[in-house]
Amino acid sequence: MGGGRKRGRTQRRHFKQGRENVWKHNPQRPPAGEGGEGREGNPSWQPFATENPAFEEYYKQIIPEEEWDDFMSMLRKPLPSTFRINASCQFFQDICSQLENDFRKSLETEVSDEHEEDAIRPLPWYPGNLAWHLNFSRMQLRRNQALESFHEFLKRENEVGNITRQEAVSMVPPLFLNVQPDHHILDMCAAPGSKTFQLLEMIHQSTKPALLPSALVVANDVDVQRCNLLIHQTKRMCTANLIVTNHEAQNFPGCNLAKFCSETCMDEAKLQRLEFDRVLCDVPCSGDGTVRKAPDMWRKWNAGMGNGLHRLQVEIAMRGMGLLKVGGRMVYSTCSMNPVENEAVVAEILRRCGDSVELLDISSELPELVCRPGLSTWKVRDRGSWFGVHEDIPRYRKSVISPSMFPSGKGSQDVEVNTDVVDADMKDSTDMGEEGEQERNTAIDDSNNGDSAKTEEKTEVDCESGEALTRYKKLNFTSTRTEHSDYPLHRCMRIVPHDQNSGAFFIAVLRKHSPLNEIQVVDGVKSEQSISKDKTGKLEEDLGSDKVSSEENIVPQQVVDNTNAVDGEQNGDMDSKSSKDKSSEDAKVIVKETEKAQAGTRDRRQQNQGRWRGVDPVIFFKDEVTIKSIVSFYGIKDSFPLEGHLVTRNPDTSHVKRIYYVSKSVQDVLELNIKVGERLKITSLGLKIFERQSSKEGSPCTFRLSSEGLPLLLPYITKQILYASAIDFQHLLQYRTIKFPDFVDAKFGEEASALLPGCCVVVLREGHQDIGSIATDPSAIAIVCWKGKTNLCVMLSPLDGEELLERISLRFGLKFPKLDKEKPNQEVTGSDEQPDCATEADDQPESKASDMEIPDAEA
Ligand SMILES: C[S@@+](CC[C@H](N)C(=O)[O-])C[C@H]1O[C@@H](n2cnc3c(N)ncnc32)[C@H](O)[C@@H]1O
Repeated sequence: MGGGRKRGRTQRRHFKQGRENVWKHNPQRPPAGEGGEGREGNPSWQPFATENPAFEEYYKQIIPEEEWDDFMSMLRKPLPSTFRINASCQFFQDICSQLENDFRKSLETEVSDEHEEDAIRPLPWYPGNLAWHLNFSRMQLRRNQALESFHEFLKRENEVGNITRQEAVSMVPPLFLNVQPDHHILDMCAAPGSKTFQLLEMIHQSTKPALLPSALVVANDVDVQRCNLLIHQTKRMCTANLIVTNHEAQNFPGCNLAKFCSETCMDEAKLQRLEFDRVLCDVPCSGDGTVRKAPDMWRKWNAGMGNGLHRLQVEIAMRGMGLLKVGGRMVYSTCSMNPVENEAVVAEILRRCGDSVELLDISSELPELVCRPGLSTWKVRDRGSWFGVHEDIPRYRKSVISPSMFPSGKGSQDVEVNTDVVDADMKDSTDMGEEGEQERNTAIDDSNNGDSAKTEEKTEVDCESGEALTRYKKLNFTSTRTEHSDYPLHRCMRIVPHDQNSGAFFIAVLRKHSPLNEIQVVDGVKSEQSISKDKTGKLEEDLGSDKVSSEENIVPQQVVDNTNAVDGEQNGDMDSKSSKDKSSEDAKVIVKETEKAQAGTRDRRQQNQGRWRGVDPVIFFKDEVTIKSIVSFYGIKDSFPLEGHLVTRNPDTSHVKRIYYVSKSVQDVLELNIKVGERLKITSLGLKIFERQSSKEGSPCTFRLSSEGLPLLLPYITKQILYASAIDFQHLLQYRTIKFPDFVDAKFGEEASALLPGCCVVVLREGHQDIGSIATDPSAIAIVCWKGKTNLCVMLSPLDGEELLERISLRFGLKFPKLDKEKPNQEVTGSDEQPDCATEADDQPESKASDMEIPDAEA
């Protein structure tokens, strides 16, 4: 069984619409360095201003003087395109060979940069030649006629999941996770999902076909819309090993059973709490390393953007550390160049975690990647001034500019809490716009923290204390003092644009050596709390994740209401298992209720709605009658594990539309989640494997196979399966509906007509001598069809069909005659024997308000 081996899955229109490309959508402001494209017909054309004095002043402190011109000139050039091949996809070898033997040569004459020899080339540092660099910008790809077929190739393969277009530097962090096929991985801030997809590739890549890896990826994002992008992006992978959740990463639930369960419900063999071998902490950041693809950054950038995100970044990273297993690795990354978002955060993690955590030296892990060591000294900029030590920060700004932003992390105690300032800064800085490829959330703060005169005036009015007013007038103050960090921050990795014609990125790899103790974590949290009062002056008791957070829906039901009792509970940041406090007693009450609910006494409302408003509950599908009818209709072998692996999102089993398959690793998490009262807000999971299908003719089985699930199931199907010659297979893909007598191979037509009415599988026989071995062959190509009274009809999206045709012809070197779509004697439009839905059905929600999935664009 292999996830990720499906031929493809259409990308959703929604996804594209969500991706703002600033270069593209500003015809009045074409990109610098693109030779004036976009000028036509627009006399008032102005290029993007690729200048920002505040940015320059800031980064002159960081970039060596002798490199400054190279740095700036590279930032002003559009970013070359890059993509990665999905090594777990069925056509992986075919795609590699097409790139090497076909495009690499045919594009030679189109080289656009005189310094580059190759039109396309593998990125030298990416293992296995899986990532490729194009010597063209996106704009050139779109406009250059000679590049048209290559551009089409990129678009199509990206849509079906065989490649992923992703910025080169953004591919780096997952590589440092050293992922193994049995790892449990948490991607804390995952949307839009390029790195999640990469992680899924890694876990499936090393798994044999017809086997699922034992790994698990939990991909989380706080933003519901961006979660949709994430779901859409990862759907292309067709994996049963993924759970998508929608939480604040800093409060990600630990689901610690000990806190929720009486001893009797503890089973040593089962998962006791959520913890991960690997954590990817690709936090929200200012995103100034993406300026080459998001040139609007030039206009928006100010120093306050990074300052405003620092605290959230620390909180998220600390939560990640808490959820990491001892011995595990966490990668902290940003696409910002700002040390306040980078080295300062890493130093604060080390400070809080003490000996429990080590910053790893990864300099030799990707030897071909050109990178710089992390900084050990930096200054903090606030409102036009440079500060080298926290002590120099004016009293009223100390609530905003925290000691942890400085290299030593040391601060003075005279903190005057101005909650309005704190809240505004945080709000503005996390008011994230989608920039460029939407890789990155950018913090936009035009009105606060900036370096402009306007800011100066505004804040003068805002400030109440006389001292504040006086101090504030001292703009352009520069501390003479500087600090050095005692931590080995040089082990962090900085990727700068002018080293290898890329964007900028920051990466730090941390290993957890021992459990975090309560003091380490709580001290850290307390120090944050001391300046993190809410508007009423009340301390936020948000120590973690097993609390009911503001994002949570309170379902009017006993089980959920009671969970408020654990609000102040210490969470999985601590690995201590002995927190026998009042909250754990309270939690036991909850668990009793939860157990009752499991035993069937669950309130009807919750059963229908689940814990989370707007999100369907995850229900194990146990309807034996339906399962038996599916197994018997398709002749599914006993060796295919079904029990506990099927889930739905509809509590009303008689109306289930789709059944999803989940791996054992996902199943374990789901069971834990139920035991702890559904703390995880799961927006998507599993691989759609069966789908309810009605047809006028009727079928003994009400569920058809889904294309995504077919590769997983294929080796286990013994009935309703046919083996077609290449020409008949091609005809099916091309005409989509063919009457039995019209197949070239008459025997095949007869076999088709002898099937039971309903869903069936057609496997391409080409290249196989022994039919019996085809289904277990990883290279087997099969499609889901519908057997009607007089014809066979393909149930595959047109895009997936086209892709398959292309792949078949290349793989087998078959010269298929170019046939008219309107071939005589063959019914092109659906006959009345077709099922109600003749292509891959859109994923409509089980209950309208809740499903997070988006319909296919092409279906
Ligand atoms: C840099 S982007 C992540 C990019 C992603 N890792 C990828 O490779 O496609 C940061 C993400 O963090 C999310 N985010 C912001 N604040 C968050 C929070 N408190 N908890 C979880 N996610 C958050 C944003 O919605 C955004 O999608």
